[in-house]
Amino acid sequence: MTAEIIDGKAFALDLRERVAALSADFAAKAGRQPGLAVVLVGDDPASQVYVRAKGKATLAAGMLSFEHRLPASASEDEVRALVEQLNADAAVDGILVQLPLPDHIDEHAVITAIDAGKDVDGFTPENVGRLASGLDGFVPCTPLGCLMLLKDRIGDLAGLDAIVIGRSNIVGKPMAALLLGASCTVTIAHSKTRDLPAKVRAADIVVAAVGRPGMIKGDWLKPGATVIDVGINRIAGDEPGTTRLVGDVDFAGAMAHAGAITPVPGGVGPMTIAVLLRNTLVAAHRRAGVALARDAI
Ligand SMILES: NC(=O)C1=CN([C@@H]2O[C@H](COP(=O)(O)OP(=O)(O)OC[C@H]3O[C@@H](n4cnc5c(N)ncnc54)[C@H](OP(=O)(O)O)[C@@H]3O)[C@@H](O)[C@H]2O)C=CC1
Ligand SMILES: Nc1nc(=O)c2c([nH]1)NC[C@@H]1CN(c3ccc(C(=O)N[C@@H](CCC(=O)O)C(=O)O)cc3)C=[N+]21
Repeated sequence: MTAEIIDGKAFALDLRERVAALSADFAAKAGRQPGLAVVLVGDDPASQVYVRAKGKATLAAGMLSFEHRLPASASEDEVRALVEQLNADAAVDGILVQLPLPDHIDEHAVITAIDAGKDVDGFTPENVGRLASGLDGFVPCTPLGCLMLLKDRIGDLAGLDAIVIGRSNIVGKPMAALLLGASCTVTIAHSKTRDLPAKVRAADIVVAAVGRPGMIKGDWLKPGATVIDVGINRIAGDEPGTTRLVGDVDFAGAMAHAGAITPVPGGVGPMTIAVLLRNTLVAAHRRAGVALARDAI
């Protein structure tokens, strides 16, 4: 069997086009464009690449992009003061504080300062609680993007066995909550999990969010399983001095066993950015009191 490749990049481009059209409608009704503010503390190269890509995508969707860069030496109080300034800024609908933050800053303290109505990452306690309770709120971009790809491929997920490998607040936990909300039977695996291959073998849906290149092997998979590879790992390339991105799943091995798999790059990563714009569009409508049909996007 050869797995089908799930084209996250194409899906994300389509989503971005739909967001751009609705963003133009919003601007016509509200008399202003949706606005997204991104806060980057320090000079982590990967974060800089992501923030630049996000800024370009924001403008292309007809939204305003506000970028705030603070030095790695910035204090927690300075970052919180900036967040509070953005909370109070009427032109800002969405706030994203790029993670990770430098070690001397308490991430929880900064995230908690974000206005839940502008929390387009879905990281504040209010939005985490809303997701856990099945209430409307902002859902983290990467897991929501994964769910969109799964529903597009499979349709109704009810009753399927799903395993999420990784239990971070950003990916693993919200992913598990979304799959449970879609009536999957969900296993959450982590570094203390015993006999991971056996647990993966029982799953119709495998979401890998670990951060270990190629850790999940093809022969662990149930034949025909749908595999969503969230991992973004930069490893040495074939030519000296080059690097390349790989996921957490051994892609070549998985191609022989899975029914479908997302590639890295070109899978989940582009979806994360597209969903961020989608969440910002939703935030703008809510804040401005402009109606947006529930299934519009
Ligand atoms: N495509 C995208 O848009 C995004 C991609 N990513 C990528 O996804 C990956 C995960 O990110 P993130 O969730 O932030 O990572 P974290 O480092 O926060 O979490 C990693 C998780 O993997 C678990 N883990 C570690 N080793 C093993 C193991 N041997 N077996 C099973 N589980 C293990 C850890 O378990 P424990 O809790 O026990 O330590 C932890 O729960 C990274 O590669 C990251 O770059 C992240 C965000 C967005
Ligand atoms: N507050 C916050 N929110 C986040 O959503 C967030 C974050 N912090 N910190 C870092 C992680 C990581 N992340 C990615 C987004 C897009 C790609 C992406 O577009 N990847 C491309 C490849 C890009 C490349 O070539 O380097 C792809 O997979 O095709 C990857 C990773 C968002 N994150």
